Amino acid sequence: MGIVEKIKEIEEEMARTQKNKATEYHLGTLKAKLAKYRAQLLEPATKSGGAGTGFDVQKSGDARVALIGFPSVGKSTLLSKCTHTQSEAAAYEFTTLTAIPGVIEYKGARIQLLDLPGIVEGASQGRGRGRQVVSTAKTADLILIMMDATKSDEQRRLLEHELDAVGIRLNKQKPDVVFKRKTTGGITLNITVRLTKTDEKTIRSILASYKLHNCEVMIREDITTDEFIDVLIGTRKYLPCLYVYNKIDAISMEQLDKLARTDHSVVISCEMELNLDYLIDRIWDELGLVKVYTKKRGAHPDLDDPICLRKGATVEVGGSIASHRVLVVIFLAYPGCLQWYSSLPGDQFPLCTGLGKSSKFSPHAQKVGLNHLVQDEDVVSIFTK
Ligand SMILES: Nc1nc2c(ncn2[C@@H]2O[C@H](COP(=O)(O)OP(=O)(O)OP(=O)(O)O)[C@@H](O)[C@H]2O)c(=O)[nH]1
Ligand SMILES: [K+]
Ligand SMILES: [Mg+2]
Repeated sequence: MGIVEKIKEIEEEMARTQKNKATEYHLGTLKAKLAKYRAQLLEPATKSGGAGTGFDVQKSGDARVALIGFPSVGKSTLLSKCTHTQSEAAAYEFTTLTAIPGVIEYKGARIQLLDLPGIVEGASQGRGRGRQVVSTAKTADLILIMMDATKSDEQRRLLEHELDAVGIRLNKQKPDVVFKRKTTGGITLNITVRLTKTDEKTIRSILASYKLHNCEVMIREDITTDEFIDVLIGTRKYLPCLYVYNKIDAISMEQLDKLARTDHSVVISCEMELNLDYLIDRIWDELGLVKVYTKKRGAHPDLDDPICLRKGATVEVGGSIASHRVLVVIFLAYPGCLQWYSSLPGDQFPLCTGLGKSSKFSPHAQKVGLNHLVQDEDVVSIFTK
């Protein structure tokens, strides 16, 4: 029996099994088996064996956003409207046959938008293009699940399922579980919270089914069985996702209102160019990009050429400065201040207004270390002592 058939058999058995306390353990072992087969399907032993490799498009810019959807929902139309790249759009399915990158330029950031072929149900299981599309999604920093607002909302669940099958977890945090493989010493299982969605017996049986007889596990969150398997498999991608409903020009206000109110959703019309600016704004937010300005001593900040970083970034310096022994990084930032001064020697002049959010207390330059988290609109100066 091939892997695809085995997967099908397990899925059928899971569908037949009623979900309750008594079957929790059995379902847990089935899930573990299923995940193992899926992993085999994704990463075959031979490289040429239809592996789940994505399209070979160079990553560029500050972040990558991938467009995932069924055929003819308007993915290519969106790319052509938001970037300078034209991607062929037409009223027939599978117009786009490969990955087409474009660039969204926004607030000084360059965001790569990747138009992809439409996928069909079962794309993650099949060979060829469908798998290639969902595998490419794994390389993105944000996924746009694009849908036709005139069609049933069932599309959303089906698309989520396809991404889930290749190990992409949407809008979820990595489970708070520490897992360490060891060579001896047996299993050390430490559960610091009350588990309501799985139990210790299930956890232990899953470890056994993965032949993990020596390891250290610390569970610090009320996880599900699936989430525990994700931790063991280790190759899951936790990505933010926006659900984009296109073609709102063709639905009623009532329907529009309902779609707009669902979580993580944005409603647009590519054809009528409705809400596209808002979509780009939301993309920016979801990516958590921050823009910082640089400033040389004795000069005003360079506001024309910001540097884009991901939220949570610290300042990294390279080249000749990095080799200096002592470094002081100074963030000139003050929220909501109309005009502020830098107290640095050589900087005795008013600086720009309203810039910076990092510094809460001082209207002046703040000296911080390299590990300081930069925030949007900070001004950064780097000094060597
Ligand atoms: N009514 C309406 N039609 C749209 C809108 N956006 C795109 N379309 C139409 O939808 C059809 C499909 O558009 P494409 O951009 O080719 O869709 P796609 O998702 O790239 O399709 P594939 O590449 O085949 O997967 C075209 O006929 C577009 O003109 C919209 O906002 N409203
Ligand atoms: K099309
Ligand atoms: Mg297309």
